[in-house]
Amino acid sequence: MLRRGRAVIIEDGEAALACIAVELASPRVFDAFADGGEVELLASRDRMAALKAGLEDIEGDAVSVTTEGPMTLDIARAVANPLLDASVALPRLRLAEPGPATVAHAAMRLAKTAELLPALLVRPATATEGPRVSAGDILHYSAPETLRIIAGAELPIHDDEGARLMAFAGAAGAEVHVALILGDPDFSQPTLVRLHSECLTGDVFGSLRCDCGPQLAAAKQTILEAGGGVVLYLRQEGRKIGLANKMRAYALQGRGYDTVDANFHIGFGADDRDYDVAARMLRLMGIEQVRLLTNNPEKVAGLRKAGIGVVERVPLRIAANPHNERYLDTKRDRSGHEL
Ligand SMILES: Nc1nc2c(ncn2[C@@H]2O[C@H](COP(=O)(O)OP(=O)(O)OP(=O)(O)O)[C@@H](O)[C@H]2O)c(=O)[nH]1
Ligand SMILES: [Zn+2]
Repeated sequence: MLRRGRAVIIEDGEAALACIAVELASPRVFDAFADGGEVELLASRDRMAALKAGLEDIEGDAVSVTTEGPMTLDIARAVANPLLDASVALPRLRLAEPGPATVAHAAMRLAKTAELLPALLVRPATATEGPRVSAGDILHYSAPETLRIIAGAELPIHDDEGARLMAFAGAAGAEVHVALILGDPDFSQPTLVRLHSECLTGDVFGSLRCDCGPQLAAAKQTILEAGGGVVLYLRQEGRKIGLANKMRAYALQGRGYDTVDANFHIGFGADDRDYDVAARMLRLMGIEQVRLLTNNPEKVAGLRKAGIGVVERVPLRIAANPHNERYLDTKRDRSGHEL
């Protein structure tokens, strides 16, 4: 609903909040939603911190934003979208802990999961409005447990004519993740595994802004040279902020921000991925122990936390190019990658 630009009602006991996504609201939708009354803006904590809005007394991820006068769509858009904020004069914003905190935090989670700009227009719901979704269901929605093997098939590829691909899907509407099985691995032994997060720009178009394309190619080669293993292709585009937000991050990087600060400006954390889905996929395949091809200590920690034995971290080094030098420096200096 949120992604279709329609209102969603989030409820928790007595509290019920109607929400629409700022980035998808047209003036007509905004007017119909406000219906002559006041609306508030719910923004993410990281976004308001990037706007240096003074967050001292506020806890949690969602921040309620009001203005002296009524909230307008233009103000909401300028607060929500870092590509606009320099071009629009913002009025003085007042920030507060959101009223019904649980529904507000659930709303923020929903916007992020939907890979929208994390900014919502909200107002109390009327008694008859729907559809309704419970805050608890949003906050406890956990994709990994619902994940199942959908199908497996042979997928001859350039590197390995005997390769196989397995598809995994969970809750309705959620992404389909895949596992590429290369060579002839023995899953009862520690298996050489690469967790690759989706990167349309790097994987498909050969972008030089990152190292994803060459990393995927090197991972396949390394796995085949070792006799076999698995590449999990995780649908976590842009470290889970989604393709649209990654493109916004690239536009901000053109204005001088690094990868991490660009994410904060859009309203997300530095890296919103977790590896519970990956652990679940491995377990469904019968893999309990891995040798993990990565430079990212968070991947090792994430799999271990989810109960997979990581017996070894195998580095995956790629030569830099002039376009991705800063990206790789940021990985090393701000994200703790062992490059
Ligand atoms: N938000 C954001 N995501 C990016 C940017 N550049 C690349 N990405 C994403 O970063 C992810 C890179 O994933 P991986 O290569 O699997 O992981 P990694 O954290 O680099 O760790 P390694 O295992 O050492 O490669 C992909 O989802 C890319 O789409 C960027 O500038 N901003
Ligand atoms: Zn990439």
